[in-house]
Amino acid sequence: MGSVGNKYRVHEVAKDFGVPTKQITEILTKYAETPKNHMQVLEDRELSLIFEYLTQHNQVSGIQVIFAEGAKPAEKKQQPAAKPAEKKPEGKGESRSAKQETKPVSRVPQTKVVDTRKATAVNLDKYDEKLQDMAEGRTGGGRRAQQQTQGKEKFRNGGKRRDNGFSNKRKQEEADRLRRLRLEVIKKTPVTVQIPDEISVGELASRMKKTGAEVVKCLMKNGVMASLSQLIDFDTAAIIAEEMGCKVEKEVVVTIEEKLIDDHKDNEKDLVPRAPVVVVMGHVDHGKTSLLDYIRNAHVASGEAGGITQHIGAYQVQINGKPITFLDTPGHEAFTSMRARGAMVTDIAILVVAAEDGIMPQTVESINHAKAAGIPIIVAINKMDKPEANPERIKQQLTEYGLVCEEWGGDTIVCPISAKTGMGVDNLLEMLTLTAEVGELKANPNRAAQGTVIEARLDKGRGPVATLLVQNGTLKQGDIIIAGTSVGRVRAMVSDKGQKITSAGPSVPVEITGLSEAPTAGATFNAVADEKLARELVEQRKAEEKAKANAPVTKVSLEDLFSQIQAGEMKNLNLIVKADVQGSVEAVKASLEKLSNDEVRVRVIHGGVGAINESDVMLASTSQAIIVGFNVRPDNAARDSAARANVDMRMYRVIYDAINEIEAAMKGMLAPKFREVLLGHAEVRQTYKVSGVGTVAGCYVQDGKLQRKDCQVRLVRDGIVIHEGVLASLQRFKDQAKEVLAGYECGLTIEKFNDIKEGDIVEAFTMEEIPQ
Ligand SMILES: Nc1nc2c(ncn2[C@@H]2O[C@H](COP(=O)(O)OP(=O)(O)OP(=O)(O)O)[C@@H](O)[C@H]2O)c(=O)[nH]1
Repeated sequence: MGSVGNKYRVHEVAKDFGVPTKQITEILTKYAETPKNHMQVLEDRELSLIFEYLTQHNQVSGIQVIFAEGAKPAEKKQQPAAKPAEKKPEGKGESRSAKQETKPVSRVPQTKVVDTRKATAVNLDKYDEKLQDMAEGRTGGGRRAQQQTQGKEKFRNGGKRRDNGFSNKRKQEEADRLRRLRLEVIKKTPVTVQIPDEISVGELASRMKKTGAEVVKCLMKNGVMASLSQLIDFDTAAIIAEEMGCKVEKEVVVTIEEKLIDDHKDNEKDLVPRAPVVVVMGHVDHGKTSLLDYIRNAHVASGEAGGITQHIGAYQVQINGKPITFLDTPGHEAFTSMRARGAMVTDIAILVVAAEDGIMPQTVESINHAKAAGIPIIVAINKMDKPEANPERIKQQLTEYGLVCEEWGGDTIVCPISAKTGMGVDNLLEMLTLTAEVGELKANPNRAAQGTVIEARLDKGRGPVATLLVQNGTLKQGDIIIAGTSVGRVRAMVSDKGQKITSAGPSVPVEITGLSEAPTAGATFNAVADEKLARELVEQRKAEEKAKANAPVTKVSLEDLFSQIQAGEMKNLNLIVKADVQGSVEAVKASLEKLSNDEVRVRVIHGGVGAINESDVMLASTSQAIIVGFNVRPDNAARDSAARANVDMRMYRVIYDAINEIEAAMKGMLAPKFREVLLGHAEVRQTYKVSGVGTVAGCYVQDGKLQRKDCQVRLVRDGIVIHEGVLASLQRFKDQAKEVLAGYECGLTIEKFNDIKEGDIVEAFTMEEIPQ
């Protein structure tokens, strides 16, 4: 017993008795020699004193009353202060059961077990534990349990003696009964389970505090056969959990990204108009750069303080007091590569078409890229100063691509201009502001900045330098930003006019320093509050990137087209058609689009003449499209990037084959028995006419190999397939060769084909059977 007194403090005594600490200290001050504060340890003598006092002041008429009625009367008298707290645990069942028992073990201590520290939130677990302690009569388990025993002792010593009616056996029985009651109560209280989007059966069982077998059985009853390790979705898990008497809560996992990046939707009232972001696209040499330069020079006041025009990748001009932001990288490559990264930066596209040249392949590409991005197109017919300019012809051509000018009843704005003389450029700019107004472009300048990396490089002196386009919020000097896998504090900010600035609002491009590394163009950036968390996120992103680089990307392919349609994942089948002549493009486009049915709409999002290039692959990749080629081949860059981006490219020689195959794929009946396996490429460097043999081509094997047996070849000239057939002979010097590897020269002839020219590419391949 003595050991108990060693650590029993004033406030604990007060709590256990459910009386204010003050009352205890008052008792002590009155009767003990030394007054105590609430943290001081009590000695046995002082404890007895308190017990004595409290017992005397809270007397009941006889011990029988307590036994007959339970602890209530004593409890009530003793501590009116603890009343509200008492109520809670009573409602929880445990105390109810204790009450029902009305055993002396719980007589005085019953008030003790109530945690009165916080009347509003009672720690029930603790309460349970205490009950257990009391019931089991544990003495070594806890200070309070010990104290309770001591309390009992004191009670007896206090004069109300009775026989020690509790034999050890009875105590044991009592404890057992209490434990059973407790288990009963626990069983009846519904367990609340948190279920994420997906959960394994085993994990669900443990969260529900059930055995795996019970859960598997319940699943089976519901027609789901799943093993313990198998994952089931939220809905299934929720049904099972409810059926098993649990309350279900959806577990929401908060990622670092969600914690760090504030991406709440802006309130309409916080939004203010922002400048449109404009991209200039068009065919090579049609005047994109000239136009961008003209606008910049005419509208950026050269005399601005400290201003030296800087090429930072974007610039802003004021037209009649309204700002317009131009992306300074002409062409759709940059635009599409940004879009490929998911960055939606531009609001309007200017399509530059040279008046004397008309619509060219890249013009068409540009139109389709802008259409795929869903942004309005304003056509600038350039080089109007040239005598041979023929704008009417261009307007006519534009209609073929769905761009009908306003004067012909359409809604496409067409502005004749000259980037050389400046004629019509102001009108074009006005049209831009008008289009922007229609678009009601808005942003909220009063929040953390968010936007896109336009350009980035490593500067010898300044370290990583990046041009950022703020799209929402305001970027300030000193902000911590995270841009893709780069993080840092904005050290210096320079505007497009070369001026040092300290903040940049929506649609404003700025060049900044302070990042840890040069981010990739097209990456999004965010200003954040927590640098440590930002660094953590960067590490996570880097790891994800690594994992992604190793994992194959699943893109649309003819093979799994049907399953995607079935799963309802595909509503549009996007195709890009490339062919050797314009006539084929049109014919294929029309026939393929006719394949549309109720479930899937077949859309040719781009069609053009010539080899499949990287831009086609990029467009396919961003628009989830399949590339269909007729008598054309992909160039090397396209082939590489298609492999990287997992873009499905299908080459055909006959239109009929293409239509049949795509139709079959849509119906899930595509059963390709053979697959083409590329062997290698050889360039024709010389040709000889040999009588009786035909044209012998002296070739250099560029990659892979050429082989004699089972080798089919395709002769490609400027990306167009001229012939497809088989090798008739393959030689190294005078000897027949079985195969010729990359880096070696060889001579070859193609069966029944002689029209081989220098510069042609021989593409060798075999057909491999696909195991069913
Ligand atoms: N006469 C005349 N020449 C122009 C006009 N605009 C551009 N040019 C000329 O056309 C040529 C090509 O212009 P760029 O601005 O370089 O064309 P681009 O579309 O940017 O070309 P890339 O950057 O190669 O794609 C240059 O020699 C310009 O001087 C114009 O309005 N009138």
